[in-house]
Amino acid sequence: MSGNSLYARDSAVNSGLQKLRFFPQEVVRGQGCRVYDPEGRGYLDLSASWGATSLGYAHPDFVARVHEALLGQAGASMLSSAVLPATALAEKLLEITPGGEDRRVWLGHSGSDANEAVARALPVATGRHRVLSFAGAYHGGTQGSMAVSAHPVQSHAARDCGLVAVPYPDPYRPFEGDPTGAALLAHIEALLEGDCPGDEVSAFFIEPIQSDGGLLIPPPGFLKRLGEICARYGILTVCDEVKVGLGRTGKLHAFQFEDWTPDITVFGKGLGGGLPLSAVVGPSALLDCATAFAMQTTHGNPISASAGLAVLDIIERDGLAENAATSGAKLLSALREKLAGNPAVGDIRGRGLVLGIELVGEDKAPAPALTRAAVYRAWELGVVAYYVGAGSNVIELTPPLILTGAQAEAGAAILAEAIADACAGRVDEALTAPFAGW
Ligand SMILES: Cc1ncc(COP(=O)(O)O)c(/C=N/[C@@H]2CCCCNC2=O)c1O
Repeated sequence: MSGNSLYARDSAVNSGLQKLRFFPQEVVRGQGCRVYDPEGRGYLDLSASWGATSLGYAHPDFVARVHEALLGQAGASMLSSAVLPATALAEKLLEITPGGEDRRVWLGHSGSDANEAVARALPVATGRHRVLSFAGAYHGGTQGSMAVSAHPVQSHAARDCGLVAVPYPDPYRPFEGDPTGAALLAHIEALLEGDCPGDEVSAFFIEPIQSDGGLLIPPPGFLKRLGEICARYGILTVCDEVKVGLGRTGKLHAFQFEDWTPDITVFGKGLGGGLPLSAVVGPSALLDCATAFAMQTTHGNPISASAGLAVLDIIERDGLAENAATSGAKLLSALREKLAGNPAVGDIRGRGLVLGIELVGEDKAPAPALTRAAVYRAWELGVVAYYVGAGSNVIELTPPLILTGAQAEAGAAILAEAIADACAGRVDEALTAPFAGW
């Protein structure tokens, strides 16, 4: 990087508090599924900015709808006025989100502030002080959302005093050797009858696929049975669809694979199409439990709300959930074919366009150095992908929902080449060392 390169300038002025870097990526514009560096080189973005750009970049219809909202800017906040796009978005979210009667919608800027709003309201609305979550869970980067998370990167954060974290069901590394999840459910039930009395628990925060914790997909029926256990104790279920929701898995909601309907559903990332937007859909008893208790000045602003309406309309109009299913299946099968027989590839898993490639050493030991080298090499070859996981060894793929089958094939080929180069030691560690990743 030259001294006045964009990356050098970023290093000189942008705070490290908000950096999670894997290679010296520079972006000056995006189009479709590609981002472009200052030299005009295009990269196939298989992350979509950690899942935020669900429609890809500069989608023409999205641009037009946001531009129209800007031209007639209907204020900048729903705090002290009813704002048409914010109300219309809330009505649309209630229409498309399964759930009980008498519900409301809270609108925010991020998955973090949405989960924080829920966490803040729960003790007020329920009188219960305990919260359940899964080990490895990432529900946000604000104080209140970190308090109900349990991701290793946040080990220094203050946890909610009533938080109990239990293992997430992972068929590749099954709890007590039981890939069905039955042993884990029994463990949770024992907890609710013992050290964590169920009648003191307000809610269970649940990712329907645990992404930052390692792209873990629960065994069939697990979430349905967990929901039944929670219902027996009056424990509300909070389904965090921020990263894997809104069509990404091939269904509109990831929880729809589970024949399960959560009490509360949290949206973010892709809802805004790259603009800051989140939402909570849940009971009025929770979301109306206090006045002015979870608000920020530009919550419900008409630009973000119009962006959300455009995203939902385009996902529906263009069948992007179905596209995620077909392109995701192609990506999954191409990866499995190209990586077959590589002992460093412990598991390749996914649902629609949310996939993970777990890299391991002997006896499934996580291989973080290999993973770091593989994503760096993929970037050199023209693919953007990052890694996740408690062992920093799972390459996460969450491309734009518009990804074509041809792009899926091309992306799989580059990822396979990158992993092969990393396995062969052809990636200079001096290049990857400056990138802490997580
Ligand atoms: C399931 C789930 N719930 C909430 C969040 C927080 O969303 P925001 O980062 O938009 O506040 C996230 C955010 N995930 C992180 C964001 C930081 C960088 C690492 N990768 C993520 O996707 C999430 O995955």
